[in-house]
Amino acid sequence: MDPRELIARSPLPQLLSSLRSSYINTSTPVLGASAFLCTIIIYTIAKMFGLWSRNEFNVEGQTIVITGGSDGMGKAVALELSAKGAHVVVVARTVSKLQATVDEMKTKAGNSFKQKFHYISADLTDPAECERMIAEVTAWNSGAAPDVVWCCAGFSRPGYFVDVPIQDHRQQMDTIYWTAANTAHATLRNWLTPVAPSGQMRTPRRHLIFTCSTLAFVPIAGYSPYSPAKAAIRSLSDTLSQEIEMYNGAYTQRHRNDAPAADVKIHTIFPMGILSPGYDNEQKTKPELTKKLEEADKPQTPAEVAQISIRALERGEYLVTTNFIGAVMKGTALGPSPKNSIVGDTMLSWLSNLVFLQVIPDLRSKAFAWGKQNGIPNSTSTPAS
Ligand SMILES: NC(=O)C1=CN([C@@H]2O[C@H](COP(=O)(O)OP(=O)(O)OC[C@H]3O[C@@H](n4cnc5c(N)ncnc54)[C@H](OP(=O)(O)O)[C@@H]3O)[C@@H](O)[C@H]2O)C=CC1
Ligand SMILES: CCCCCCCCCCCCCCCC(=O)[C@@H](N)CO
Repeated sequence: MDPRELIARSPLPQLLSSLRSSYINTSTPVLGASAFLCTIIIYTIAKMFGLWSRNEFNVEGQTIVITGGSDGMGKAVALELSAKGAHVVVVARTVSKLQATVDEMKTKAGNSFKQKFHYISADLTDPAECERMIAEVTAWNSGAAPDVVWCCAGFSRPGYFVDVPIQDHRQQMDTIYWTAANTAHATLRNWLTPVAPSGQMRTPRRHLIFTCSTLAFVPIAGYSPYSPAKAAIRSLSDTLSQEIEMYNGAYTQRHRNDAPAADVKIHTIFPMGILSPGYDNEQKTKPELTKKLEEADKPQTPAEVAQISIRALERGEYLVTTNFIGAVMKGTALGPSPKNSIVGDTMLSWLSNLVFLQVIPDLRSKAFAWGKQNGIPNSTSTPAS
């Protein structure tokens, strides 16, 4: 049978005309409001994919310091940025891994004749070492401060709160929070030093980037040595993102008054699991319950995390997540943090808060059921006297 005849005989034409007459209100205000809503939705989606935006993180020819740049995510970031034409300095403690990274960067460089690479061995838990690092980079960079400082140093030592010796808890605060805070302190003291109008030059915007974890947003049993230190980084980042505005405001008046040499932007990356040497190491002490609670996470490769993070920085994002579950975890804890997009982030937080009404009780009941079935781990039982 002719398909046109089939359609004509079916109830479809009647249904459509009744819909048109009774259900679809085509009055001008309704049409106007629908068009407005559609525009907002399309605009938000397009923005999420980076349409129409200029590159807010153009690193070609810039000097970039990456702490923890000799392994895992930090190394992947170093390789990615050297491929984009940046001069890169990697900082960590072990010299052999740093040397290997510099060699690899040279082979990945976008323009190996122009680009320079360097490493500095330093334990960044020591604030004096952070000061030395910034001074050494500045001297190596012909007296100019670095344009970007990206804090990636850190590792996780999971375990139940009472099982982990108290000095290990403190050490996690040192390696996670203090390596980042010391680096930020040394960097910002350098960047924010006032320059007289006569000494002002055209200096591009500078970026200070922290690397956090989605565990700063959502609790998972077994991460008590680590999550509080990451949450502290998030709090530092939010506070600095506001405080820096004072300096950025002063910078706009640099032709009249002493002011910092450049405008500064703060960003923080919140990865999920990363398949790094640090990850292999943390798996050794990670409680089985923790592995079960985080099983929804499908760890990403360091290169994936680096590429996704850099693309988000290019779009100018402030708090950056690297996959869908990470975004939902951020959404539930976004609170007063500055948003990347008012519409997108607000809708995300509404959705996430509904999802987490179910997720948090579920995580707790899994922990309860675990204890009911397996008892407490041996190491926490009271020693026999
Ligand atoms: N792996 C994961 O699943 C996740 C990791 N993260 C975070 O991402 C970042 C990168 O993690 P990952 O890729 O696993 O890194 P790795 O553990 O593989 O590498 C850590 C890097 O930090 C350096 N480092 C460690 N301690 C110090 C120190 N005191 N001073 C200077 N450098 C130090 C290491 O070099 P050296 O030892 O030679 O000093 C190495 O270069 C970390 O901040 C981590 O907390 C966030 C979410 C998930
Ligand atoms: C649809 C939404 C559902 C949400 C379910 C929540 C699941 C929680 C997953 C927790 C994953 C934690 C990854 C952090 C890794 C990290 O930082 C450590 N490896 C330390 O290095």
